[in-house]
Amino acid sequence: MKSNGGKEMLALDNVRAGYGESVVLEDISFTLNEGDTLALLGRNGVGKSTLLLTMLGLTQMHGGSVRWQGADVTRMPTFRRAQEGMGWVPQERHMYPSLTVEEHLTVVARPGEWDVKKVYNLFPRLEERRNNMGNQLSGGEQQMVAIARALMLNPKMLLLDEPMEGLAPIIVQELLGVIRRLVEESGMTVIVVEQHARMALGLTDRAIVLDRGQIVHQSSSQELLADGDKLDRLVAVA
Ligand SMILES: Nc1ncnc2c1ncn2[C@@H]1O[C@H](COP(=O)(O)OP(=O)(O)OP(=O)(O)O)[C@@H](O)[C@H]1O
Repeated sequence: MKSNGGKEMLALDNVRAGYGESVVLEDISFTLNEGDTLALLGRNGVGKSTLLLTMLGLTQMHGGSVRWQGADVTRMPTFRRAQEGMGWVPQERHMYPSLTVEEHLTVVARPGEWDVKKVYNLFPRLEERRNNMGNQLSGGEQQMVAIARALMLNPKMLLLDEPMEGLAPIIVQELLGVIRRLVEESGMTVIVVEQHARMALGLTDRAIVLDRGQIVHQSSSQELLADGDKLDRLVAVA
């Protein structure tokens, strides 16, 4: 399958994982190289978020391994994976009502290319709102803060879990533009989990579709986008 040909960033090999005794993911294997962008698709409850959590070390591993930048991290705790460059924007946006937009960004900042100035350049709306408190922001602005905050940690990979969820169409368009710029200009490895499959495919190079915890389709995003019937069969609500 097509990849950007950069060095290997993330590799999952026959991963089985879940919560406690219960196994949600079975036999998951794929590799992402530097700069690869992946749409992770599938119906509700098939294991997409669980797969992101597994990369981050937040699930119970029942088999297989996770490699990050060439090193086996299967048993590495989550905070170390974050320090090593795994960035995560969870589905819940976790705003602090008593912090301003700018404080949300500066409290987590780590040295690197991404600083407040660069983040404001990507999200001009956040610069306008820099002194607003977390509880004075719209859902779309909160999602922008959530992404901006992850960037302030200067990650090498960004995991976005349903970034468009619950947002008004006009905000979705704005956010989509920002994520597209991020993907195209930063060269970062990005995984987007989305219910809006076509939107995610339009942003990414590669696609993986999960069903009941297993990979049922892998191709380029373009190929899946071009086969509307197949896409609907794979991801449409049954
Ligand atoms: N903390 C948890 N403990 C136990 N089971 C869980 C937990 N979180 C999720 N599950 C189960 O794991 C399975 C996969 O859920 P997951 O949230 O990964 O799916 P998803 O594809 O991300 O769905 P959605 O689009 O609804 O977020 C589901 O059966 C769900 O009930």
